Amino acid sequence: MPLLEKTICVPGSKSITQRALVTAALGQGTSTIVGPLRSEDPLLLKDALVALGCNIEEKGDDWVINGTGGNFAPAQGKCSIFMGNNGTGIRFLTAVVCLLEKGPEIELTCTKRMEARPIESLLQALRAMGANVKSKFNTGCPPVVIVPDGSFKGGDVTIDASKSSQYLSALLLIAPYTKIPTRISLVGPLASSPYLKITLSVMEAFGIKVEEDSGAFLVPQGSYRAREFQIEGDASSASYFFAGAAITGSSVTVENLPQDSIQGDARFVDLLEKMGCTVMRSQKGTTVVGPSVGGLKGVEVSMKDMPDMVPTLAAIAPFANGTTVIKDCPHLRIKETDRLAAMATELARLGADVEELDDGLIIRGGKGLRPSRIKTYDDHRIAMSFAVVGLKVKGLEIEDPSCVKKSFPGFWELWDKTFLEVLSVEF
Ligand SMILES: O=C(O)C1=C[C@@H](OP(=O)(O)O)[C@@H](O)[C@H](O)C1
Ligand SMILES: C=C(OP(=O)(O)O)C(=O)O
Repeated sequence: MPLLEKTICVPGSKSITQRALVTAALGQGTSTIVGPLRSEDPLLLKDALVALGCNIEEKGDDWVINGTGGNFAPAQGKCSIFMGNNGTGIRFLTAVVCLLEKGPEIELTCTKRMEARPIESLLQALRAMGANVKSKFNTGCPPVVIVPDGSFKGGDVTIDASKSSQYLSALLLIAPYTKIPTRISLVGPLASSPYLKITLSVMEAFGIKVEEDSGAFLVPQGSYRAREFQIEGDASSASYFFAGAAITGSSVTVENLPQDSIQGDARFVDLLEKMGCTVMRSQKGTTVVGPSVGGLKGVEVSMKDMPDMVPTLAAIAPFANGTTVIKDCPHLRIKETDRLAAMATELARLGADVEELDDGLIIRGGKGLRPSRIKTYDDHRIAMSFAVVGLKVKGLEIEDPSCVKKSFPGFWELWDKTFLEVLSVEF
């Protein structure tokens, strides 16, 4: 018998919401996004699109977007748009702004941390397509300055997306609107490859089907078709609840995470299954049942395709028998914080046996942990991962818990409601 059985819904997917915002804003006609994620990042992107002249209205839980057909009309004069630490958003928006016809300079600004997160590979590709775009301080990172001068045209372009798939997604999303057909080839491997599938799926849902030919992406010219579009629950947000089930021998069902989810992070449950959990998948949701306490096993795994799941996996690894080896994810060092360093430092603070590698972590399970105050480095995923640890390590405190607002403002409320009974159990 599971310790507790809970069924929940998580907020909409951040990745899908941001793609749908872009396709609907570029589209022809009025789209309705049903169940978008209302958190800091998508709201920043939504406000940015409004600043570029796109009309977006909130109707109940939905967003109604009057598509621009690719003809944005920002207010007159030099304009500055703040994108916070929204990596996906600033990369997508940089490409969108390159579509603007002749007009005053547009600057995309951000937090200090985002100023250390690279964007140069995307800028290089956009320049090769004719854009007048640069990193303001020549750091290869934002702020980004774009001077729309009518010379952006598209064409054959190569891009290095080995540090972030968001560069490729950004180019693909705007490519239907370039003056000449755009064909994108990758140089080097693609980081976080399942996010490409989300991009291609959302583009196709809005009427643009990208052809793949010997490794190149051929993007048909055209306009996105307006439609009503339902956002799935966020698989990355769901992971904390599944992880909580995994280490406490509980059962958690996430109703709005269907079996055929387009999100790569929905496959995190496969990993939990390997570690000893029971997983049930259907169109009505996904259930994870943790093994009885002491039954979780360590795994050795490449996390190159699931970077956002590394903090979640690292959070449960100290409670698993044996060693967990997390490999192939150097790109974790350029996220909201250096997540390999952050997880290693904070797990060690609790007394875990953890080793930081250049591209991953080694965590040896079975060591008793002691409570402490955890630093979150203004990173939502560090805060939510240590909420998982806190189910087992009573008295653990999390600094600046409100940083979850980036992707999941209601996290703590849902967390406490879901795991209320477990919060008082001494394991
Ligand atoms: O395209 C997206 O929605 C995302 C892609 C991933 O980034 P990288 O491709 O930079 O690894 C992921 O970490 C991020 O949270 C969201
Ligand atoms: C890395 C993330 O987001 P972004 O790159 O969009 O800032 C994340 O949400 O974990």
